[in-house]
Amino acid sequence: MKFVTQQEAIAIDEMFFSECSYSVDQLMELAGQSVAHVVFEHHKEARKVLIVCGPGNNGGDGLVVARHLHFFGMNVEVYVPKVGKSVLLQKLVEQLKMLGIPTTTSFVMKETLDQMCASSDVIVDALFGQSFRTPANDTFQEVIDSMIRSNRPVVSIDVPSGWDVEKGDIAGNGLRPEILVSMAAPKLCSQTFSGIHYLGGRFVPKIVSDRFGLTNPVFPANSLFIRL
Ligand SMILES: NC(=O)C1=CN([C@@H]2O[C@H](COP(=O)(O)OP(=O)(O)OC[C@H]3O[C@@H](n4cnc5c(N)ncnc54)[C@H](O)[C@@H]3O)[C@@H](O)[C@H]2O)[C@H](O)CC1
Ligand SMILES: [K+]
Repeated sequence: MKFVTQQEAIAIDEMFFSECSYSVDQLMELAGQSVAHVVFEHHKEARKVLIVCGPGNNGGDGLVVARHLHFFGMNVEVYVPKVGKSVLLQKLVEQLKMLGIPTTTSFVMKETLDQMCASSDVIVDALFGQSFRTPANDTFQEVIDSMIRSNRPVVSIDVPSGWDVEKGDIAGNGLRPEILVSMAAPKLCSQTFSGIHYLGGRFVPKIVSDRFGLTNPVFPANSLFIRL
């Protein structure tokens, strides 16, 4: 199985949007939808799912997850402490508000976040993905710390937030997700992940696999995710 470096992951993204003529919102929708399917598969009985979203496209994937889980009939709450500047991310937030999904869009006191985590049966970690550079700044580290303290099962999108994209949890006291859903290709850090590992994002064309030497498994039938 080929695990990609941070630089390769970013170059793959660039190829998607240039040579492959994909748009960001298109891939984000497919990425988020695949994660929603994983969450539903494992946690359909959850009384509430908290989705914690960051300021970049990893956060955007999380906003999409929230919408799909809502339409699957699940009870969701969304925390986006800092909404990214792009119109795409802002519209995704507006959609959640339009659907009546409780969505908090500024930093809250850590006690408040602890309470949000405690009242949820599962947390989707969409804080940081492949562009993250360690260490997280203090305000975002507090968000990661709340997820850790909660002891709730965590489903991380693409990279467990706070982990080095290549070296993993360098400090050794970071997030320990129950499930990791890698997008398009697993990043190097996921070699050190011992939980349930899926690949999502069923949209990688052969020209991309060939260029980067990807050895992703073939998705079964019409499934949006595959266990690695
Ligand atoms: N490859 C695919 O198939 C797809 C991937 N998608 C998802 O997009 C993310 C990558 O998104 P990107 O916007 O490039 O970056 P991130 O979301 O990881 O983070 C950028 C965001 O974070 C801030 N930041 C970075 N480091 C720090 C730090 N140490 N402390 C605080 N803040 C930090 C930075 O300033 C930015 O604001 C990928 O992982 C997938 O989940 C797409 O959905 C399309 C398909
Ligand atoms: K993440």
